[in-house]
Amino acid sequence: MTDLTTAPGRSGTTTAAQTPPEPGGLTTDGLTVGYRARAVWGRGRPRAVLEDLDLRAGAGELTVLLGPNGAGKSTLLRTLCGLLPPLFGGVRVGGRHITEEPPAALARRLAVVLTDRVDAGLLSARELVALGRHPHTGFTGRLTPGDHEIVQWALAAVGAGHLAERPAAELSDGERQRVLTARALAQEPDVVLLDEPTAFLDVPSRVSLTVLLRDLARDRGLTVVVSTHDLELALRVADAVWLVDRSSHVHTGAPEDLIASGAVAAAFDADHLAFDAVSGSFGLRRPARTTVAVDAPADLLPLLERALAREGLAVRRAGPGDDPQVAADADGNLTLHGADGVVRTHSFHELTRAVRTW
Ligand SMILES: Nc1ncnc2c1ncn2[C@@H]1O[C@H](COP(=O)(O)OP(=O)(O)OP(=O)(O)O)[C@@H](O)[C@H]1O
Repeated sequence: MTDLTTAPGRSGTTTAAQTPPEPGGLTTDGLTVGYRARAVWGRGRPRAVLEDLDLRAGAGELTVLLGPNGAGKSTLLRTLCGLLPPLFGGVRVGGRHITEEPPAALARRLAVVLTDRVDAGLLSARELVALGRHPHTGFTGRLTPGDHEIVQWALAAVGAGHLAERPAAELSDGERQRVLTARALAQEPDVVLLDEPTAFLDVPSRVSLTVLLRDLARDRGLTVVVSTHDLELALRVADAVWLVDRSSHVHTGAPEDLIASGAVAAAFDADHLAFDAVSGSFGLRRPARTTVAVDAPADLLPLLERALAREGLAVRRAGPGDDPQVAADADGNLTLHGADGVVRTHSFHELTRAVRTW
């Protein structure tokens, strides 16, 4: 990923203390999103997916859209970018209704990356990203040296510089996702909407793309709205969250607001999964069969706890004069004092297998 402060185009990176509140952003007024059913013999009623939304994604902030499968995230994003007409209400970018703007003007202010497959034909990755400059090129569509510089920056920003000359049609899912994100950045919009941009990326790339989007928002005053299923990452990195719950209610606030209110747990807790508000992470919900006394160095204790929890055992630290049932030492030796004797191993796999036959 590239240094954002060296990016071409907009200048004036300042610290938060110097930056006045950014005007603009994206807002919705009483927005209802959904689908107009196909009329059969003149009948057919619209199906609202999310109703009466007054949302605001601030300029300079990364807003993350979270919710279970089928909650309406893609429907909302498609409506926000004008691909799907609202059932009621409207969407404004920088205070102006998106329906009032000519498409070319809107394309200079709003970029979108959806999950749909893109037919790149014979274009190289660089040429695909260069399409993002079209709203800015004149009648001829010819790119200036400045446009080429922005294309190069956008490719580098998403870590796709090495893909520039590759045929876009031959890219892997994750590589294509990066290149399409670069195309959106090359558009130099005020608002970027991305539907599950990290879906195909490996874990380090997910983190770097999410952090990049947050930094772009901060450093360039962009309004970035991203839908994702990367819940824990989103809750760590996002400035703001729109969380769609199981009743199609949208909760908004900083991640910590929604953790504290219990909205995150209510939206995602399931039979086998429980959200821990203290760590901000999910864990397996598994009732403990029993509690065992353990003795382990501080760095190994969490791993031991995790492995034993999978076998339905809760742990407590063995006290003085208390014989530990499971012990670990600094050399990684693991010892289980079971009913059938003592098992010594270096492997958590062996340990948990032994526990199963305990
Ligand atoms: N073209 C369509 N016509 C009618 N209903 C649709 C259409 N596309 C999606 N839906 C429905 O709208 C609801 C919301 O779907 P949407 O794709 O917005 O959810 P999502 O939150 O993006 O889900 P996921 O996390 O699984 O991608 C679902 O019930 C879905 O079946």
